[in-house]
Amino acid sequence: MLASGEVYGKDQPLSLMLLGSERSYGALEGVAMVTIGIDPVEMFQDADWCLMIGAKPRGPGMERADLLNANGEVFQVQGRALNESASKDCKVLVVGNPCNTNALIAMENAPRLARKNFHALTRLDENRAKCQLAMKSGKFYTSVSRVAIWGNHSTTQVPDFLNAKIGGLPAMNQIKDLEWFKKDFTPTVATRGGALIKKWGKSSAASTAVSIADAIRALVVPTAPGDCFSTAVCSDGNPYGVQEGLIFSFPCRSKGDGDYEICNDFILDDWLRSKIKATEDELSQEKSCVSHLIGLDGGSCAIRGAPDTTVPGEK
Ligand SMILES: NC(=O)c1ccc[n+]([C@@H]2O[C@H](COP(=O)([O-])OP(=O)(O)OC[C@H]3O[C@@H](n4cnc5c(N)ncnc54)[C@H](O)[C@@H]3O)[C@@H](O)[C@H]2O)c1
Repeated sequence: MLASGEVYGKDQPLSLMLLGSERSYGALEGVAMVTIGIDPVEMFQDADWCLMIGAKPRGPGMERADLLNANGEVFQVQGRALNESASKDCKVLVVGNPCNTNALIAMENAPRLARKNFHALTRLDENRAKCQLAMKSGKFYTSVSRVAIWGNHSTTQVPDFLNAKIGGLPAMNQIKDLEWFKKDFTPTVATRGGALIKKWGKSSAASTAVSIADAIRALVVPTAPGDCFSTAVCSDGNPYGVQEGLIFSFPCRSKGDGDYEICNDFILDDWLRSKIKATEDELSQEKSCVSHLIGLDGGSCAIRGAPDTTVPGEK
């Protein structure tokens, strides 16, 4: 209960020290219920949920393509391990960057698991977008709903203001400032991590942890009617014409049973469509760069030397 965030607050890290006696040491270990290890097959054994947070940070002089490859190799091993030992219905949430492509690699290496159960975290971006809309409109954060993040968890991500609502009404009717939405809101959300690092000096571990809890809760609690949550999932059969076989962030909703569906009632205008196309192209290029890790022949990596779109501070 203390660690759930309900007592000291959701953003308060807690270090629990459990004092016991020699006699109760075994029971203490039981209370901790934590198993540690370095063999993924052993650690994923019969797992129902796997949160993949570990990743290699970018080293000095390392290109984004190198980062993709270095992490891709980790997620190939972990995908194979999931395939070998995790529960067939295991839900996998990848946080480690580049999270969309890492999730894709894990999914392609774990054919025994359902493709739709692989997620990459874009909930932090959704939470940041909601915060911007709340601050600009002067309304409470909790009154902001139906905020979608489309595409990649990188600076090409598309925070959707067209479909967003504040107090149940279209956000664009309450904030009548299209320039702000396009030139301020959109880049602010996409580069929020970097801005935070400049001020705070560290990456946003606490808000990331909150967003991981939000992302899981979104799958185990029914979505409110008309609302959505953002998560990057397999694009197979999506209703928006996004290329299949990518891990792409969509607005989704859930009955609370761990499963979800991609919302099919989001309106796209030309601006949104062109932004969604750009983030789709980027994910398609990332996929090409890791084709050797997902059993595809003939891929080539076109992003060598391309501008860095990793969310700043989350390299
Ligand atoms: N998707 C998002 O919204 C989001 C938000 C914040 C951070 N991130 C990403 O999450 C990751 C973790 O962030 P952080 O700030 O904790 O980074 P960090 O560098 O402090 O921690 C990464 C940890 O991963 C471990 N690790 C490396 N390779 C591993 C492997 N093969 N198996 C298991 N663990 C391994 C490292 O030892 C290290 O402890 C980073 O990749 C970061 O970019 C994503």
